[in-house]
Amino acid sequence: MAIKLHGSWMSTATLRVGATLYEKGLDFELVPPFGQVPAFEDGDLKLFESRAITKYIAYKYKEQGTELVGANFSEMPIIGVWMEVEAHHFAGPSTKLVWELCIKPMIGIPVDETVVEEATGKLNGVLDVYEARLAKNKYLGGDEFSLADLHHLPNIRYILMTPKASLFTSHPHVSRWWSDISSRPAWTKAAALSDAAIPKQA
Ligand SMILES: N[C@@H](CCC(=O)N[C@@H](CS)C(=O)NCC(=O)O)C(=O)O
Repeated sequence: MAIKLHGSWMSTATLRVGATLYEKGLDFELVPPFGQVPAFEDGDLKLFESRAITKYIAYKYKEQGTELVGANFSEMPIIGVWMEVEAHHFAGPSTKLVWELCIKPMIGIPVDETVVEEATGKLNGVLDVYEARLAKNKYLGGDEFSLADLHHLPNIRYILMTPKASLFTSHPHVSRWWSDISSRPAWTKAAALSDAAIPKQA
């Protein structure tokens, strides 16, 4: 097996890469490491940064599995815009909420309510923009599912387990989009592995 994903199913960044590999129907080995994850090996190529890895998979295996970066050249720029929106506007506040409300309680560190409220306000503003976009488009990149949607899956999954789930449920078009993208078989498979990796509260 040539592809190795160094990571943990609990990690949002590892989940982003795992869901992409499943969309492409690729075989891979998950290698549990220490330090920042994910890291990725495909033969001699070694990569880190989950979004760079998903883009590599989408282009290298373009002819296989789900098309993730646009079948036509004309679709690629809009998908690219929404991948950037995720990375530069959505990821910041949503990752803060995952850390404060999911990871800190799991490892026994007190939650910083100031950070939670600031991140909640910022994420709500971002989701207002998504709501308008998704009122007119089935997916962020247009008519088809793409990496622009997939990159959101891990953080939304964790936030929906917290009292801040209402950020998403209060936006009807965002909720419709989440129901659609989270019911894809590749994501269902990756999320089930993540569920199994999360320590259960006594
Ligand atoms: N921007 C990086 C973020 C990676 C990241 O934050 N990984 C976390 C888990 S989701 C981690 O490995 N933390 C442990 C550490 O930094 O040692 C990516 O998308 O790959």
